[in-house]
Formats: sequence, structure tokens, C-alpha cells
Amino acid sequence: MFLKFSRCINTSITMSAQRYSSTWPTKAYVNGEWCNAKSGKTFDVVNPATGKTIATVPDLDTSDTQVAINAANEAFKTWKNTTAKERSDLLRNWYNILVKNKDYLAEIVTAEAGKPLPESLGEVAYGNSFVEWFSEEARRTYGEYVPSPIKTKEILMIRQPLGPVGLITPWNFPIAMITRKAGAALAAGCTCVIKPAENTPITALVAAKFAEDAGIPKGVINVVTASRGNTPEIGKLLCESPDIYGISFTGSTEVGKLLYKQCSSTVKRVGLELGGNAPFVVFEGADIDKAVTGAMASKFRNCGQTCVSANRFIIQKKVFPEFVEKLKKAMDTLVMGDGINSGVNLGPLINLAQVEKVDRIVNDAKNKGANIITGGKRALNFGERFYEPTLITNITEDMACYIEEIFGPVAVCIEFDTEEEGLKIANSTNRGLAGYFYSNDLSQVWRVAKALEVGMVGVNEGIISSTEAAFGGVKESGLGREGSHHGMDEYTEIKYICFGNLKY
Ligand SMILES: NC(=O)c1ccc[n+]([C@@H]2O[C@H](COP(=O)([O-])OP(=O)(O)OC[C@H]3O[C@@H](n4cnc5c(N)ncnc54)[C@H](O)[C@@H]3O)[C@@H](O)[C@H]2O)c1
Ligand SMILES: O=CCCC(=O)O
Repeated sequence: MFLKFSRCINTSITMSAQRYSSTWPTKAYVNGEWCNAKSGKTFDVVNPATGKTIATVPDLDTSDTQVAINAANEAFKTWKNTTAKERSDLLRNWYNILVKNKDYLAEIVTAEAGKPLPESLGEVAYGNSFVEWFSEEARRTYGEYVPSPIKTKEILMIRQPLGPVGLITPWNFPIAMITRKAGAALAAGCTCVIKPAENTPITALVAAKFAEDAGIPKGVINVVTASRGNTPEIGKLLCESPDIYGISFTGSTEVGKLLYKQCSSTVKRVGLELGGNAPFVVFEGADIDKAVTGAMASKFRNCGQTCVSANRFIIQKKVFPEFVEKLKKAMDTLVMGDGINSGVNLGPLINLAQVEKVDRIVNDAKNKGANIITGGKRALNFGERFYEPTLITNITEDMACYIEEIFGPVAVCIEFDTEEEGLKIANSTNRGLAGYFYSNDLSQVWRVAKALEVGMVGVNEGIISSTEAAFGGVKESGLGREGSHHGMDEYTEIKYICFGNLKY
């Protein structure tokens, strides 16, 4: 009924992630049109596992982006007046198409982002769940009636959509970061201009095609594909345009700070999901086997390229040797390779810049006296973008691996003595996205969960992401929350309406 472009594709694991590349949309999507850049320029999309170009897409600039902003404004005039039920139904249509094509989408995620296929399927399910969730939440954009202190007055507060918004998304979750933002925005009655990461534009375009097939009107979703070169100017335009009412960004803290600054000129609403430096604390009473399982899941999800990935394992003295030994043993079982191949559970890093960053962080630790227990270098026999799973001990506070978000398959283990010391290490960072700890002492669980300076805590759990829960950070890890019933707050304004001179 709605699968115009997207026939349901029955997939099974094969050696090629590009089986359906002839069906991929490779034009930008503006005002319901599939278009090229006015300049005619394009850029290549590369499979990080093979280094081969898998598609070429338009390299839009600010003049093209202005057309998208205008389209989002025109569409907002009618979209804001649709009923919550109408928006809910359209989001549900979109969700149904996304689900029907989950295997197709997952293969694209693997081709663009390099994730092992089972992980891509997991991301697609996670990403799709935001569209389902916000199709449901759309109908619960409740206002409030508040008892007035004055007899002749009544107080009402309603929620209204912000207006057209700019959504700037990263490459590490090519579908989920789009649906988490666009799902909430559309449900609230906002229209959007999406600027996907230059590494993963195809997933974004396919998602937009499915939205079109679902009947979401032209101009409500626009996808502006752009190279790294054109991106800063496009970002500036979105931030400074008086016709864009909110910016939601997921990516590096550095870019997030720049966007925040740029948004000040129009006092725009800003949602930022930025980098973390997640502590993963293991106390001596914990179940070490469970802690190792959680550590593997948290650290090696998307080859460590996750904003909530454990960045520093902080292990109590008594269990330190056991944890390190068991973690190494688990790491030895990882199967590296092209994520499209069956059995692979560790893919490449996204690009050479990311490989260079990880290598710099590991070499810095080596030069400052750390012990490399396993790994410690590029895995060139697999390809240019692969890095060996690496385990490092003997860490000091001046090492880059202690301070920076690694975003790679590098596990850093730090020893501590008392709970107070463990917490001090965990909180000694200007980031505060996720934190994890393993303990079987109920009082300690409460103390530590409250004391960790982060927005999200995993207690005896290494994977915490969930559509139903509020995702976001404190300190320099960001502003606002995504997902959950709070997710739509980012896209709505509260309007207070006072009814006066009433007669009773
Ligand atoms: N929080 C996350 O999920 C996340 C995601 C990606 C990267 N990172 C962190 O950032 C580091 C570098 O990765 P990166 O260079 O791809 O991240 P990045 O922040 O540069 O890129 C993320 C998104 O921002 C866009 N962007 C870049 N510069 C911009 C600008 N001036 N204006 C507007 N948009 C801009 C990119 O095109 C992409 O869409 C990683 O090593 C990691 O530490 C975090
Ligand atoms: O890396 C950013 C998002 C990760 C997640 O939602 O679990």
C-alpha cells in the first residue's frame, strides 16, 4: 500500500553490503523533491571496511540549505495545524515502512558506518522504536489547568510546536539519531531540516524516502547532504537563521560548543548530545563475570564509537587482576572484519581521522609508561581503518586516554582503593553523559548512583539505551533530553493563557 520505492526486501547475510545500491536514493531531499546541489558538486560515500566508494551524493551549500529552510517554513504553516492524531497516524505509517525494510536499512548502515550486521539490525530496531514511541507520544502533548489564586481569573498552559528546526546528526548511529530527533520534532508539530553526517547520508535519505512513502507532506522533512567542507557554513546558517527555531545536535563537544555559541544570536532553543568520558566502576563485592560481560557490551558496541561507551574502567584493588584477566580473555574472542560477513562482531573505525585519533591516544599512553596488555596498534591486515582491540593498564591522570573520549576499541583499566577514591576518579572529568558501576551492596548502589556526576547510570548493566528512558548528559556532555516522554519538550514551547474578568 505504501511501499512505492521500498519494496520489502528479503535479505540474508551475504558478502556484499551493496546488493541494493541501485535502489538507494542518491539525491538530496528538499521540499518533497529529490535534487542535486545547484553547484552540481557531489561527494563520495565510502565503506569504511573496504575503503571503496559506495555512492556519490550532492554536496549542498548554504544557498541550497536556504531553500530547505524556506520549505520547512512553508510546510510548518499547515503541519502545525494538523491534529495530534493525524501526526500520530503518519508517524505510525512511517514506522511500519521502516520495520518492513529493517534488513534493507541494516545493510546500508553496515555499508556506510561499518557496523557488524547484527549490530546494525539492533540499531535499526532501536531507531525505528523512536518513530513508534513518538507516534504514541504525539497524542499526549498535554497542557495544564492550574487553580487560580484569583476568583475572576483562570490559568491554562498549552504546548505549541517551536517551529522549523535544524537537526545535525552523527555517523555512529546513522538512523537512530535521526529518528530520535525527527520523530519527536514531527510529533510536536515541528518541521525539520536534517543535516546528516557526511559519512552516512544514504541511511538518512532512505529514511526520508520512507517518510515520503508514508505520506508525510513535502517540506516537513528535508535532508541536506553536504561534504565536510560545506558543513560549517551550513551549520552556521541553520544556527543563525531567524527562520529556524531550534537546533538539535549529536556529535563532538567541540562542534556542540560552536553551535551553542552560534545559536546565541537568535536565542534559539538548543539540544546537545555531546561526547562522554564514561566511568565504569567495579567494586570488590561485584559479580566479576557479569561486570566483564557488561564491559564488553559497553566498550565494543560499534567498535567503541558510542557516546555512552565505557571510557575508563575503574576497578577496586582486590578484584583488579581478576577483572583484567577476564576482560582480556573476552577480548581475545572478538572477531574483526567487514561487518557484512557472518560471525564478525568488531568492525572498522569510521574513517582515517578516527584511526589517527585512537592511535595518538594509545601511543600517548605507551610513551607515558602504560602497559599494553593486548593490541596497541592498527590492524592493517584487515584494512586501513581497523584497529586492534586494545587493553591498557598502569594509567596516569595526564594520559589522553584518561582525559579524552577515545571513541575506539581501547579498554583502559585504572585501579582504586576506597569507594571515595573510586568516585573521585569517576567524577574527575568535565564530561558527564553515562556512568556504570557493578556492586552487590544495596547501600553502596544508592550512594554511588546518586554521587556519579552523569545524566545516565547503569547499575550492574553495560547497555542502558532505551526509547522509553531520558537520554542526555550533564557538565559539558550536553543540554536537554531525548527519547522518553521528555523528548518532545525540546520541540515545544509552553504558552500561558490567562482568562480574566470571569463572572461566577
Ligand atoms: N556524541 C556522539 O554520539 C558523537 C558522535 C560523533 C562523534 N563524536 C565525538 O567527536 C569526535 C570526532 O568525530 P567527528 O569529527 O565526526 O564529530 P563531529 O562533531 O565533527 O561531527 C558530527 C556531526 O556534526 C557535523 N559538523 C561538523 N562540524 C560542524 C560544524 N562546524 N557545524 C555544523 N555541523 C558540523 C558533522 O558533519 C556531523 O554531521 C569523535 O572522536 C567522538 O569523540 C561524538
Ligand atoms: O552515541 C550516541 C547515541 C548512543 C545511544 O543512543 O545509545
